[in-house]
Amino acid sequence: SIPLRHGAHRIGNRTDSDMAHWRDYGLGQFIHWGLYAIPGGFWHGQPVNGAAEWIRSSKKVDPKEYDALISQFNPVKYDPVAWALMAKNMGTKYVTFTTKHHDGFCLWPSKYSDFTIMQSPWKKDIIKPFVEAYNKQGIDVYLYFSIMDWHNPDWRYELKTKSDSVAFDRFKEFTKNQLTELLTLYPTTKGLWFDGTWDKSWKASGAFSDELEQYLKKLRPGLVIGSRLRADEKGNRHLDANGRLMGDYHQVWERKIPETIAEVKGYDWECVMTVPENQWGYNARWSGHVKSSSEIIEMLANCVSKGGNFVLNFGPKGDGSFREEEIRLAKEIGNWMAVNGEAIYAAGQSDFRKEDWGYYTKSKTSGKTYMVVFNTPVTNMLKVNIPKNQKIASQKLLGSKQVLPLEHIEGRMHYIRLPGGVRQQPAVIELQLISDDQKKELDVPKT
Ligand SMILES: Cc1ccc([C@@H]2N[C@@H](C)[C@@H](O)[C@H]2O)cc1
Repeated sequence: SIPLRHGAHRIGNRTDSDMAHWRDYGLGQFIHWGLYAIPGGFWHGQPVNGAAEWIRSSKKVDPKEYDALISQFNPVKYDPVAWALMAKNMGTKYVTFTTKHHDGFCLWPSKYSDFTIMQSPWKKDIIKPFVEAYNKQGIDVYLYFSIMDWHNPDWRYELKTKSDSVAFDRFKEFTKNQLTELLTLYPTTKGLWFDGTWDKSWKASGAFSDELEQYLKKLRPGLVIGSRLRADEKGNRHLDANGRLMGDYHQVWERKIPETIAEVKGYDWECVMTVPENQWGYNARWSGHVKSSSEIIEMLANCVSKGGNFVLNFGPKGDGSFREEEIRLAKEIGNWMAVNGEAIYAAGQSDFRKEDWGYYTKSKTSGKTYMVVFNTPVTNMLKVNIPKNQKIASQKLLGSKQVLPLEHIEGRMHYIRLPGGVRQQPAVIELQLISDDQKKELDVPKT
């Protein structure tokens, strides 16, 4: 392998309890909120193409005019307690919240910037009450931080000249200072979610990104940081020059889910997903396909069946309220999680072969296997191929506990019959398995 000073420092996944806790989340919430929520994808009354949180970079927008939005940021409907309750009722176990997006606007009172919540009419820290409210609901908080900062004059896309490097050195110091602030002001933060690290300037800063990660983990032992922060000294990201993951989990699954378990490559991973096709910040016009709760639950089950977490994004409006579609989705998902959560929480890949009707998950606590059924066959007969030397001791519908008929076909092939009727949301069947020899024991009449 290639000798690397700033490549991966660990081979294989983390084995500590903080990471085990991260693996068990199942369902998370992402929140994108900032100045971009005020225009909500429109500028001078016209819709602007692209993601709403990227509107400052549109040719139609004068960056100075965008930055002046700070004088309008006064979210009178911001209610972090209500936000946390909505997340709790949805079944959320962790939340990732934008402290600073690419536009550089800081939702916390940063001493290192003049473009923060303190220079807005709101004049109060947004993050602190948010962290407190979510933690109170038992939801862990992760902080999103964009390295790329369009507002900071020392930001560089590329280091072409000596003066670029001098400016970018100042920028790196500024970045380290802001991250220190975040971990100091909000000590219960469980992890940092980095973005805006794809440009050449950052790819040329592999050593710094490595030292920064080590510094942050020293400041907060156990901190969870994905593979989007680092570059190695050759400019590789996510995987170093030896093909080893840099970071605690694979952070490439943005608006996409691995097709096969092979694509997971054995890494820890999460998928972050938008409700509309590609809007993270509030957009007044959700054009294109908007996902239903069933679609979202299918994505959630899909991710868990492949050993990952699923994180759904919400984009509150400029005034701090949520749009109706998001409120309804949170409720519908929460209703399903209330009945079927054991198939999602502390669950992961099962040892069953995937079938067309949906996804298998396996609980790490109950040891039970779950069938999350999306595509009910016209026959209502679900094919189940039982792994070697295992037998199904019981098969029940979650919620109703109704025992379902099990029919042996041949060899390891069985059918489980789902009760008929139209379902609005996926059904979950709980399988209690026992090993063959255990079964023989059970079959032997007690002497
Ligand atoms: C090309 C591209 C760059 C940045 C993004 C950001 N990452 C997401 C998590 C959002 O923050 C989006 O603005 C999305 C696409």
